Amino acid sequence: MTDLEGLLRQRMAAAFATVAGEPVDPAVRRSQLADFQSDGALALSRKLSSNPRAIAERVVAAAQLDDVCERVEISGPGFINLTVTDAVLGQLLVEVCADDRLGVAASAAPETITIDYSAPNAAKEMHVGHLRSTIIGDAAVRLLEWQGNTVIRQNHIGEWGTPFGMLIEHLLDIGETEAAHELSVGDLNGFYQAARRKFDADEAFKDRARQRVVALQSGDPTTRRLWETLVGESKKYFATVYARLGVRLTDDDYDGESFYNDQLQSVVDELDSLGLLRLSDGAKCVFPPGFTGRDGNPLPLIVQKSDGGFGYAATDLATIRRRIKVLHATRLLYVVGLPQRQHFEMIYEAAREAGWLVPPVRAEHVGHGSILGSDGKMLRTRAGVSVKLVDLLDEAVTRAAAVAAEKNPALGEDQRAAVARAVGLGAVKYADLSTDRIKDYVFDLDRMLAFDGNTAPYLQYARARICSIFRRAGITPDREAKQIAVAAPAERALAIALLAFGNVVHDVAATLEFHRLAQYLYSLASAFTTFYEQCPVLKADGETRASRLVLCDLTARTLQLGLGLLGIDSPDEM
Ligand SMILES: NC(=[NH2+])NCCC[C@H](N)C(=O)O
Repeated sequence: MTDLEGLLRQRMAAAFATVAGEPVDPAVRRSQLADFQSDGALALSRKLSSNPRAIAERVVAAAQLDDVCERVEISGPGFINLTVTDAVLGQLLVEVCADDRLGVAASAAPETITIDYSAPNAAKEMHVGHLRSTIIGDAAVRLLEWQGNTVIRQNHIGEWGTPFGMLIEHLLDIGETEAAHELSVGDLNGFYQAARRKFDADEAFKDRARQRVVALQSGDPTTRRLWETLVGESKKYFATVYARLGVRLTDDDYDGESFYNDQLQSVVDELDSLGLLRLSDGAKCVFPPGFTGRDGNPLPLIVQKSDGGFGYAATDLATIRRRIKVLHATRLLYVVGLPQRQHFEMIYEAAREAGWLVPPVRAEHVGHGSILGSDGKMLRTRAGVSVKLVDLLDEAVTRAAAVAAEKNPALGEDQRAAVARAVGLGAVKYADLSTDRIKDYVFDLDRMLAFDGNTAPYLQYARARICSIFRRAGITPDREAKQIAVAAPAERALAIALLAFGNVVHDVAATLEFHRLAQYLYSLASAFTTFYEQCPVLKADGETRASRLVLCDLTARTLQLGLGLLGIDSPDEM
């Protein structure tokens, strides 16, 4: 085990258990006073109503820490301060250094995980909400796969339902070739709005649109073909956005609403046979317990409308059933904006009642906040026109190119383009992932692209600088070091930061709070800066020099791996 905090927690937990006669959380955390602190005695003293210092003393006496700690002290009301030995830091670093996974164990119980993310709507512009879902979902895919899970990507695009009646009629009006052109170049909103305007203004068009929906749902071949054109062109456009973003979504990952169409009646039948359906205003509804509207009445999930049509809720009941029963997922993630929280909680509750969602299977709404413009409003429009995602990404890359040219004029053209892409996209992704997921944030390219502060460029640059230490000195990093010596305070602090990586990764895999990983990488880079200021590397001698080079290399590798898990590239030179 190379997880230092985990090791200490284990030892302290054993000691606490001896004293308490039952498992106790030793509450081990990083501390300013020593390397780590264990605060478990405080909670335990409240439980046993005895003196926390006395408990701490008994715990320390019971703890087996000789091989790990150089000093164990009790302070304040009963904190146990732990200072680890330099030797243990060195040994753990030797293990981490030789390991491509940097000492982070793969999951002990890998599972099948479905991740529902991105999910834009066909023939409609992808908005920034879809950008967030795409970025967060992509990071989740990378992290959970790296942990050894089987991850199934599910791009649940909206390409079914009543709007497609009007969209198909509009397509026929303007001609298929023109429509295909508008859609594939990404003028999705223009197309949608034109259809909408006609639908709202023209009764005859409205009628045609309604009949078209019926024809689509009854499988009329011509209508189906026209629908496929619409959806196909939209997918081509989405593919360009995904490629631009460098996310893993492919054409095989579509799991759109239409796919579930044939399963909806059977969902209704199953819920009905379980006695879960009730009629409300002619609609077949499930009333999951625990949800009431403002008027105090139970809230319905409308499974089948009075006209026989199915809606969003029916489809999501089908997604959850299939993902559990057919795909055998034990963890289901839905990365969707917070406004849909209640929808998902109701779906999960209904799935529990139906007996589909039973432990160990769990479903999580990985909710996220919005991206705001500089005016603090939802980033939607700029001078009246909608903000296109690709335009934002292009602007980020263009600006990054200018910065790259200024910072390192010696870079060749191709290399500069690659750096601009990594930095520009990295900046956008990192700004998103380093924000607490449930919070909104302001889309501010200046801040995202800054080379100081908690930004992607700062971390990428920190790593590139380390690469340049090796490159300029003509040294290949030694990954088989037998001995690593750490002694100076800045060395120890960096070592402890490096050894915390695994802990952070496990935590983030459980919570999908990527800002914790971002915060970790930022603090690692800061620990490195202090180390590099205080501890000469190339000018040091013998074992000290070799050890410090390993610390440099490990920092670079941890930054690269950590950023990689967030879907961000780190150029060796920039
Ligand atoms: N299974 C799901 N409901 N996934 C999310 C779908 C998001 C939907 N297409 C939207 O844009 O709001």
